[in-house]
Amino acid sequence: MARPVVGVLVMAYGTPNRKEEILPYYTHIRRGRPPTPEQLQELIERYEAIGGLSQLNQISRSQAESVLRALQAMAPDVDWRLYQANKHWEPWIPDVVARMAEDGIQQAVGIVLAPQGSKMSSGAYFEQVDQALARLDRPLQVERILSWHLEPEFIAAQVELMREGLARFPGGEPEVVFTCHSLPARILEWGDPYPEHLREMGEAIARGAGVTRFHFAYQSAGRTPEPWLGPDVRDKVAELAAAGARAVLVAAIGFVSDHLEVLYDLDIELKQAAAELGVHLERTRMLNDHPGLAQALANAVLRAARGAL
Ligand SMILES: CC1=C(CCC(=O)O)c2cc3nc(cc4[nH]c(cc5[nH]c(cc1n2)c(C)c5CCC(=O)O)c(CCC(=O)O)c4C)C(CCC(=O)O)=C3C
Ligand SMILES: [Fe+2]
Repeated sequence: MARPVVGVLVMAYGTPNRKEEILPYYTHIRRGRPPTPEQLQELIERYEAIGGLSQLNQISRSQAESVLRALQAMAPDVDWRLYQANKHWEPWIPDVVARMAEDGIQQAVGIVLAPQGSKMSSGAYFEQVDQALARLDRPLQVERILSWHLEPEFIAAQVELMREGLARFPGGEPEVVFTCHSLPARILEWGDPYPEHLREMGEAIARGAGVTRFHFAYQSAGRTPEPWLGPDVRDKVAELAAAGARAVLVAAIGFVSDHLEVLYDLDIELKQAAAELGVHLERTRMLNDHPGLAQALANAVLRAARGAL
């Protein structure tokens, strides 16, 4: 008998591949409203400060391929077919979902390369999936993994990176600050799980690594007038400095890759602000190609697929 075919849709944020693509990318993030020339220039300068562009698309692609290999190793009884797509740049999620249907995929599992869930983070990826599914004239069933923030292999990998980060403070335990991307504060009115997921991830990692002093903050809030989730990580570091802290270790656990929001917002902007406050600030490494990340994602996909087959 032929093995069952299961599509694996691995979705990432996306980033421009060339400088000329920064404007349409930014416009897409802003839901079709072009940025002002000043806003565009500011974003171009942030990309320039990290070497011109971000490697996020390459990293996401490679992470997705590792998930496929882990699935093939664990469950060779299934014919896994990998599809990688992005929310804000090509390959676009709706195009890739249409291609899955053209390829005859009928069962698929979708997962996002960000651990925590929110109507405005993972939910927004699946909204793009749903819009594409509604236009199809063929049956395609997509199982949704809206969050995977407590997958044991993921937590274990983060614990390892936390221990490595702590080792950079031989003089004593630093204050640890766990961050994820800020979202508009109105998500709280919906009882959105996002803040709870950040806390649960951080607590599990702190427990695993034996961290006793840890805090939570949000980073990279959008440049819009509405209120965003706080405290902002810059304010949190200033608060810790005012209370006498001289060593801070930031862990951007809401992300899994080296990209602009980490390499610029934390490594350049936050480090400089910390230095001005007399604080030695380090950041734990991102997972990128850590095998524990691929294994965690593959475990979540396999469970969802087994439930659906
Ligand atoms: C929840 C969330 C995640 C985490 C979950 C996930 O990973 O999905 C995330 C990740 C990322 N966000 C990224 C980039 C950007 N996000 C922006 C702006 C915004 N993000 C938002 C949300 C999120 N974003 C929101 C609500 C806005 C404001 C929109 C508006 O203004 O209406 C802007 C515009 C300028 C600015 O505001 O900074 C940029 C350039 C990159 C890629 C960087 C690279 O190229 O390496 C990554 C991984
Ligand atoms: Fe973003």
